Amino acid sequence: MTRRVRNVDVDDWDDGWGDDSWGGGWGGGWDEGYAKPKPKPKPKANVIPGMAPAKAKSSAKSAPKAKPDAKPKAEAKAEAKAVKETLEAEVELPPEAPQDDRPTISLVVVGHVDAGKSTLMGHLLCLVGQVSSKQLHKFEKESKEMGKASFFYAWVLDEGDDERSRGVTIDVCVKHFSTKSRQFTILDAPGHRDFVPNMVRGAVQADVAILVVDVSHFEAGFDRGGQTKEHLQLIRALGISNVVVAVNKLDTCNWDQKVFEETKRRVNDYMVGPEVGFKQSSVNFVPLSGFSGENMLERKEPKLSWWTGPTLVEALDQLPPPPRPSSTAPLRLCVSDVYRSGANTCLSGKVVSGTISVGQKVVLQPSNEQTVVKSLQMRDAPARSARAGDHLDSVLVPVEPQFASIGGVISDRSTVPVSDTLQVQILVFETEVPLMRGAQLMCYLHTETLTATLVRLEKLIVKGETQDRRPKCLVKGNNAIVWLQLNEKVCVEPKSQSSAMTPLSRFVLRDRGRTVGAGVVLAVQ
Ligand SMILES: Nc1nc2c(ncn2[C@@H]2O[C@H](COP(=O)(O)OP(=O)(O)OP(=O)(O)O)[C@@H](O)[C@H]2O)c(=O)[nH]1
Repeated sequence: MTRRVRNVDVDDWDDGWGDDSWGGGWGGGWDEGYAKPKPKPKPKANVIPGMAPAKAKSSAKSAPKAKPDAKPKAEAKAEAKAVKETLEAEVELPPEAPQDDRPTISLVVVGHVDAGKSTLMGHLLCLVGQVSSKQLHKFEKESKEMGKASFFYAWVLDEGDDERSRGVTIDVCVKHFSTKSRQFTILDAPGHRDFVPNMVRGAVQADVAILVVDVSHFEAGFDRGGQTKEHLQLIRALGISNVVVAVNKLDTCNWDQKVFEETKRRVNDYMVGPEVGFKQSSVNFVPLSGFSGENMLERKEPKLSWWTGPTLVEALDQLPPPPRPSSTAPLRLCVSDVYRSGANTCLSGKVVSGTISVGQKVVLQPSNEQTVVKSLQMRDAPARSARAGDHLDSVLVPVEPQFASIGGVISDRSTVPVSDTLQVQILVFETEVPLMRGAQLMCYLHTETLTATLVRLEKLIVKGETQDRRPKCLVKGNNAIVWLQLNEKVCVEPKSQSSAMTPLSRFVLRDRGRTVGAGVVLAVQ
């Protein structure tokens, strides 16, 4: 990990955050690689763009007598004024938006490859008015020209050239829509086994999942080799407890109720069974066709008259609001994307706790770069602030992109630990070989992809009781406390330190393309 040292005026940062702002907590303070506080005075006109201009000015005023190389007073004053004006102009405060108190829910869409995830979500966005008929017509025409006519709804979400020509989702696509009493962010995840890491990146940002099951190829997706079970294990391990199961492509079996019931029985048995353990009350099934749109917003098909339950939109609208940390909790925005925007950097991701506002001083971790939020974009519109649960399309900050990273965190004065040595509790899934000390695995920790070495097997946990004897190896079903050494330092929040379970404490381990375990971080070194 690259850490940059930057010459920053600490006094400006202390302003408004109190004296102890940087001292406490994990990795907080002016830690390694970061400039130590220097005595006054030293405000440089061009440090920390976006800093409160009044302070910069007063610091400049309180500077001691001119050093030999100092600028003449008038010139320094003019420079400070110019900086103040630039900074004021830089923070983009949009007009106050009407308050929307509908709970926000991030929804990951998972399921075996070609189950119809993108088609279902693309069609849903059309039905709720998020896609214009002009746009849809364009997709229809272009997909036909490419010989992929049946994918035109999927094109609403599959925006990459590769995705469109291959007819598969590769990366997670983020879109928004609202129902009567909920606001949703959709994370459309890929189903192909080669892209499971991308699916995990979508799932870690989600509160709830839609599992899409294709009745026309049920066995291929459900039994060994299919992704349905693996996706269910993953979302459960990543902390998702509510699932809407879309039993899809019912048009291909003439809306046969028996097919629906049998599919429901098989999937439900697995979901509430010992391997994944969802609560029965948190699993809902909806029969539908993502392509024809039947039972998504409305039920029109006479052959589906046997169904008296909700439509997909009704089922989504009835989802319980996810629990959120208190509004006074520290800011944690998990970064899922980073890109340059002129002289600034744009980050996107989900606020998992606290609030973020335009003009707020924040820290980009793990680089520990301090900056100011210039603008926010949420649900395709400028925003003044965002709270826990909101997914931000863009947080614009006036720093170079190398200070930000996917898998990083935007924090406030109370930062998260940054570590490469983790004590974790893992549950072992399927493994070809027992996991022993020295095993090298892929580790997916929120949006980070890392390699992890199993450096110490500490204890087995049997029926909730920690055993004294240290295990020699771990096999399927074992629940154990172990130490992982990562290939680089990452932002991580041990379970004990966060008021709620955040994505910063959950991880998944994979080996040779298979998920071998998942767990939660207990402590860091
Ligand atoms: N008959 C029928 N076909 C459908 C339905 N939903 C999707 N399909 C077709 O299934 C194929 C795959 O659809 P996609 O939406 O790309 O599937 P996906 O699950 O998003 O695929 P990946 O993201 O690549 O895993 C396309 O040809 C769709 O037209 C449906 O309800 N009925």
